[in-house]
Amino acid sequence: MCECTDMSMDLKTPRNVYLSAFYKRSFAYHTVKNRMPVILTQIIDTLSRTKLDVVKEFDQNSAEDLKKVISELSKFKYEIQTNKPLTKLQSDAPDIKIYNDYIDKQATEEGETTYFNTIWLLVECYMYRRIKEVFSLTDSLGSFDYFRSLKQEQFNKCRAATVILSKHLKGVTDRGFSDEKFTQEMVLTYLKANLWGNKCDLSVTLGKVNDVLNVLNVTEMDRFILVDDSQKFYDNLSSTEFSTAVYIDVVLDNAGYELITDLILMSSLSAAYPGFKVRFHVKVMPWFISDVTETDFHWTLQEMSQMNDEITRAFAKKCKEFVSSGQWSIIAHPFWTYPYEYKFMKELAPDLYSILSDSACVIFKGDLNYRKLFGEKNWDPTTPPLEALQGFQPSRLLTLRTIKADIVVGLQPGVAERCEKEDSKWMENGDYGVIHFIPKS
Ligand SMILES: O=P(O)(O)OC[C@@]1(O)O[C@H](CO)[C@@H](O)[C@@H]1O
Ligand SMILES: [Mn+2]
Repeated sequence: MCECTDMSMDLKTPRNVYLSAFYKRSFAYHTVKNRMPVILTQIIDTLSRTKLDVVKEFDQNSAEDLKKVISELSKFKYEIQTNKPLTKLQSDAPDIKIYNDYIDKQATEEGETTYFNTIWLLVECYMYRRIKEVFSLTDSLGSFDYFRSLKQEQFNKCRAATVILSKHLKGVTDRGFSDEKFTQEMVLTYLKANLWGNKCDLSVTLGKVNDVLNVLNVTEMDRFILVDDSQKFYDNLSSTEFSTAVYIDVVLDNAGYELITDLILMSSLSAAYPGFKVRFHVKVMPWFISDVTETDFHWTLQEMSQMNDEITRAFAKKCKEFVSSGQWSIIAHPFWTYPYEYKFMKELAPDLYSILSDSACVIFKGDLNYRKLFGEKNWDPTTPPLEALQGFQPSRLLTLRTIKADIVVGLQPGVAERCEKEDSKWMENGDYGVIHFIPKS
């Protein structure tokens, strides 16, 4: 048995405390013990398999650098598996101090900040930040996106779904948005297609596109949406107060199928409500395997603009025009890859907080955003979302998230118990979803 299992307690996470691998009967424990080492092994294997391609793309020194990277990543995997303290990051990047201070702060409270006793969010974010650092500290591989091939494969698997969605959107925009009932039906359909797109992140599914080809039959999935505020969002969207604001912000999650559904949703909103400008928030570094970087965003549009299907090409062209005209913009703020919950944004990234405060609504995509929004705690599932936000309220907020971690809020009494009976893995497998709309208070 590995040392780490001895450190953890055979317990479920108690209510209202931070999720942590300290509790053996938690998804956090399973992630740190099993999933994180597998992710590191996968990177090492891919690098070993594709070394010649990497050397071709970068310079000759990269062969040596690759060896160093592989050895550093193996060492790192061993540190996790043997529950060593998190080592300080070393580069001079601006976010390093944020990480190192956090490690120190937890050490003061916990004795040592180790993988199996500290906060799960810190451990998991640290892993992705440390991987990035290993590459950054080489001479030749600093800009290498080691998840690029996985993200691109994922896109390739959903080309057929992209064509279906593009054709559907064309039908909708050709008809126009003068009929209120039709507009509402389409916005809600795309919103839900977008919600289910979140099932396809690479860190949990490792790339299975599942049943998403059934992309637009969203109503048959409605019973799996445990909180559905989509109608409230729509009602606000068409209210005057809402529509006098200029921006809608989307904090993107995964590349591949989910990003396609983001583009469809935001294109439909941009066509129906041309007064809005859309700001897409992306990650500054490869993150949780499939998260969108600015390069992924442009790569996706470029691929779509070269597909066989003419309607998909026209859709890509339209998206590119939105970007070049400034109706859409892309923001890559380093805060999104900090290990902190969003209640700390005002203090740690006041510039970003002020951008979001200027928005009609901020749409948070996916599971990790949900964890950060609601403070990564094992809340009682009936806790009101406003309470779990702990003061983070720059604007109206909308969350579109399939449940893939053991945190959920805002459920009616009895719902969590029903789900538990239906499926003991209901908080891990992404089969259930939540759509919370939180108006300004
Ligand atoms: O944010 P996403 O892409 O929806 O999901 C990220 C995720 O796969 O990573 C974590 C586990 O490693 C969980 O929070 C979640 O399941
Ligand atoms: Mn993700």
